[in-house]
Amino acid sequence: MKIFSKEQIYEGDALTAKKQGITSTELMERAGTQIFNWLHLRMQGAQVPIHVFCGIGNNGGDGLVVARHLITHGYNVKTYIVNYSKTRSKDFLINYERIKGTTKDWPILLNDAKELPEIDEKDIIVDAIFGIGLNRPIVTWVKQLFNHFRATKAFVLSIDVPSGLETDAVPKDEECVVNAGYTLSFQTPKLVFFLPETAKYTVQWEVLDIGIDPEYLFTTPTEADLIGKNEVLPIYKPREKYSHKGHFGHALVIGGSYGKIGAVTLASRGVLTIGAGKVTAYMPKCGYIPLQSSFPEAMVISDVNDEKITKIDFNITPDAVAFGVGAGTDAKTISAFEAFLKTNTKPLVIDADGINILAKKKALLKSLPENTVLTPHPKELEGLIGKWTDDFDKLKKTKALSKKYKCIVVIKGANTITVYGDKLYVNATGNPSLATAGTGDVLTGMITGLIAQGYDALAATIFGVYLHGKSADLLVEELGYQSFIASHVIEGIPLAYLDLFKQPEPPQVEEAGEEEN
Ligand SMILES: NC(=O)C1=CN([C@@H]2O[C@H](COP(=O)(O)OP(=O)(O)OC[C@H]3O[C@@H](n4cnc5c(N)ncnc54)[C@H](O)[C@@H]3O)[C@@H](O)[C@H]2O)[C@H](O)CC1
Ligand SMILES: [K+]
Repeated sequence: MKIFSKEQIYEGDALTAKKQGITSTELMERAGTQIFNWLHLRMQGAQVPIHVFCGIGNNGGDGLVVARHLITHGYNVKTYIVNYSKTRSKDFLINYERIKGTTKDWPILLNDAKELPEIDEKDIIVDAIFGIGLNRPIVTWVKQLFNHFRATKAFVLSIDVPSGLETDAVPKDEECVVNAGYTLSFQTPKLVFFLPETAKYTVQWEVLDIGIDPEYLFTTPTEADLIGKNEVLPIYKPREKYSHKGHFGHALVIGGSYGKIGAVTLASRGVLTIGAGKVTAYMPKCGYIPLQSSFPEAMVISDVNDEKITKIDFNITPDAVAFGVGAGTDAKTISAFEAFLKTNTKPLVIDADGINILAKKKALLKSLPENTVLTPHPKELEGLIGKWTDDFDKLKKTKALSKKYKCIVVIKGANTITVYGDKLYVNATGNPSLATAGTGDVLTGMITGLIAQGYDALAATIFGVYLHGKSADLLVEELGYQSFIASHVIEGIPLAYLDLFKQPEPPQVEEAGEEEN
């Protein structure tokens, strides 16, 4: 699913009205009616008090449409105008007149914090104060109103975005943003729903289709894409009946040091379970017996040194190479990696200490083959790009790194984002169970295993990150968040693959003429 910017959303709105021959007021009616339908389906006429807070722009206009439909359907509604500016939008004004013509209970005008309305914990707040048009700091009394919402503990349903949240910036003051329980967002999720510093403003979100011109949606390229099943299905390469292990490539995993052999084992298991034909682990001698006995499917080449990698020397021809898991940053390991980079021509995936080494010796970045995949967690990323001021600055700096060295950077986190040049691929799978030791090593193996099988590096990264998260999503239902460990990600890979082709369950339809006895 594409993630459109606010400029693109405005452009799409205008184009839709023109192409479909409708007014912006009609588009607003469509948008507001969708929100009403969503609420009506869930509330079924329940008389829980609903407080609809409307701004004076088009987000407020949407709120007025919702309030009007709620009133005409007999709900227990109170409508407020949060009168933060004199400049009211045309469609706001049209809907203001419409609601006044519908009920004697006219909207209550709020002008400052003295008039904070009474709201019970069991009531519902509909937040239609600011949408994507927010472009400057909000006034103090509106902030006090937002604090009042929090204090009531009532459920907040935000329209389009939690009010106070800009679509392209991190809020300077947390109290100036509404905390939504649920956000119903028009046509596209917003990038801020996925960034660590801004995702917290809504517990859940959902996209409502308001019929924006399909051609515009299809043909307009976006800076960011949300990667779900529909996006990865075209990437998947089906297997030929007469294929053999030689068709699926040979991956080499270089890493490990005394006490950190498990990282290489996990990565190697990731390589084979994702479908590569063969895997060889290159590691210090101390890893030889543990790896051979715990994972017989892997082959091992040992370094001359017992405890760390000191010389990367092998006589195989891998199709993809992973470097770094558990490797440490000893001076000899750094020299070995440096020497390896001078002659290596194979696709590379670099993780963990491999990234720490690149951070120490930035000149090495120039020796990486084109489309090398880097999979840093936030601290490792900081080593590469320096400190960032906020999540948007982090994305900007990561894009610059990706462009300068023509590499693919996977920013690991709750919503892992793959950065390639100016493009962002936001992964939709995964959950907090993945916040446990070793899951990153498995991911490295999965991406490397996909490249070895013939997926190009970007496709392998996007697909690998998706399957990694999906595996956890499927298994966490049985295992729970706390007991999930990195090996479980590997166990869930088959389920994640099978899930790609699961048909959605057909709706249960009662046979005509069948009667209960
Ligand atoms: N396709 C769609 O997504 C549709 C969206 N709709 C809704 O329209 C809003 C955007 O409306 P807009 O009028 O542009 O902006 P807002 O209502 O978000 O902003 C209000 C208004 O106030 C001014 N302003 C901005 N910041 C401040 C501030 N801090 N203090 C005071 N005033 C401020 C600004 O100039 C705006 O004019 C979108 O989110 C949807 O909810 C359409 O209804 C249908 C199609
Ligand atoms: K809002």
